Amino acid sequence: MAKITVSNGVLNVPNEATIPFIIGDGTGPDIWHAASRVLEAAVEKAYDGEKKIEWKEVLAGEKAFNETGEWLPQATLDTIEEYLIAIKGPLTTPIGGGFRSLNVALRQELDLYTCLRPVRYFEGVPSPVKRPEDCDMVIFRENTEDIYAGIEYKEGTEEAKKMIDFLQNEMNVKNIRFPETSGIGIKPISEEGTKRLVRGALNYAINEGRKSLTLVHKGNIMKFTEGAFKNWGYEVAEQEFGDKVFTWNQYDQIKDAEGTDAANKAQSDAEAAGKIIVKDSIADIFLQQILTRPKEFDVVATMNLNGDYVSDALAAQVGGIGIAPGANINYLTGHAIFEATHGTAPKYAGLDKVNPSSVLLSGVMMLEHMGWNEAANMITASIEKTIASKVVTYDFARLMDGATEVKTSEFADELIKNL
Ligand SMILES: NC(=O)C1=CN([C@@H]2O[C@H](COP(=O)(O)OP(=O)(O)OC[C@H]3O[C@@H](n4cnc5c(N)ncnc54)[C@H](OP(=O)(O)O)[C@@H]3O)[C@@H](O)[C@H]2O)C=CC1
Ligand SMILES: O=C(O)CCC(=O)C(=O)O
Ligand SMILES: [Mg+2]
Repeated sequence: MAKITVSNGVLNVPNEATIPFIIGDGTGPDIWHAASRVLEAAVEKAYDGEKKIEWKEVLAGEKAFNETGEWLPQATLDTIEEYLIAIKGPLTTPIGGGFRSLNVALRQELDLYTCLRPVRYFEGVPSPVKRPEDCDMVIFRENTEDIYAGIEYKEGTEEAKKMIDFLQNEMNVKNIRFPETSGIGIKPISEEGTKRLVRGALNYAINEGRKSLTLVHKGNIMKFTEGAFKNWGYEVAEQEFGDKVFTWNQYDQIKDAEGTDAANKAQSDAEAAGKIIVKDSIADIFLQQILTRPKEFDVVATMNLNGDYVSDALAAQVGGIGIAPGANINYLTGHAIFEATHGTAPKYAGLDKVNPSSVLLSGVMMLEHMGWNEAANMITASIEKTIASKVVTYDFARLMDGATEVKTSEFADELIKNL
């Protein structure tokens, strides 16, 4: 067995690759046992045994705490750092106190600055919208900044008082409505953080033949964080991608100089030439328009919190969080951790009930990242076939006429049969 390495930005993947995995809390073990079996079977079938994955368990979350007394042991970070690519189940985060998110910590410690979440429809999946197939978007969520940096101070503490004193006395802030009883949170958004995210999104859009990139922000209200994200996004597009893109910024400049007809013509010429149209949308109306006019959106780049909300909203549109994969990637170092968009779903833990498709499709993204496309395509085709035959887990079965509801493990058996 050998390590995956990277040289000059290119992954070197040995035929027998060792991949660390975190089993996850809650439903993590159920979905991991199912998904890993399907991944192994697809690799075996696609390459006649010539390629193989060797799983290497690393600890995080409850299992880590029970075995080592630590929630996220340094050894886990070191192993993922060394082996480059890993896959994980969901990890629990306590609300309103306790330790900070281990999922976020993994992204920050390894500087996995892109959370990549493709959203596509699988024929036959029950959806709350009339034309779920119109939703084909890829979310690039900034993964290391924003309020997820965890800079916040609890109401009533010395730290919160100090921050509020500083803001009122040194920064002349007048509008903290209830200073005696406020907690305080801080939202860092940087030029570097924004530009490396948007650069990755544009490279993706160009390489995958996508049509547009939408920068989603609430820059009318948060001018120097979300508004700056929008401005830096346009800047990186225009300064680094030249004639491969046409931006709404450029549209506005043409409109001001030559009028609306000239600007419209410039945009249709750009579309006809296959340029990526770079546009922006304020987050609230964006949430309406992804439902009412999904065809108008393609690749989406946004900050951490918006990206978190948008991920679950778009997942719902194509049938829910049971079929929503993702990856956390650093395009510069090659490090990546693949994981589902959903969490631990604790009420279903150990019931062998939930849908393993999200973590399995995250595994498909991992195989694609490794260049093992034949195995990846085999799994995608098997998921399509299995759903079309209406053999599904509870989440789809409860909304489908004539479905056969199966357990997590039985769904995996069916997927393996249909490979
Ligand atoms: N990356 C990560 O590891 C993440 C971790 N979390 C953490 O997970 C914990 C629980 O979070 P919560 O907000 O309840 O969100 P969850 O995503 O865990 O679950 C919410 C609901 O989503 C549905 N769902 C989740 N997973 C599946 C699945 N595999 N198949 C089918 N349906 C599924 C279920 O819906 P229904 O009830 O309708 O059946 C479930 O009750 C928290 O501690 C949170 O911090 C949350 C998100 C991401
Ligand atoms: O870390 C957590 O518990 C939640 C993270 C989350 O919701 C996400 O990354 O989508
Ligand atoms: Mg989330």
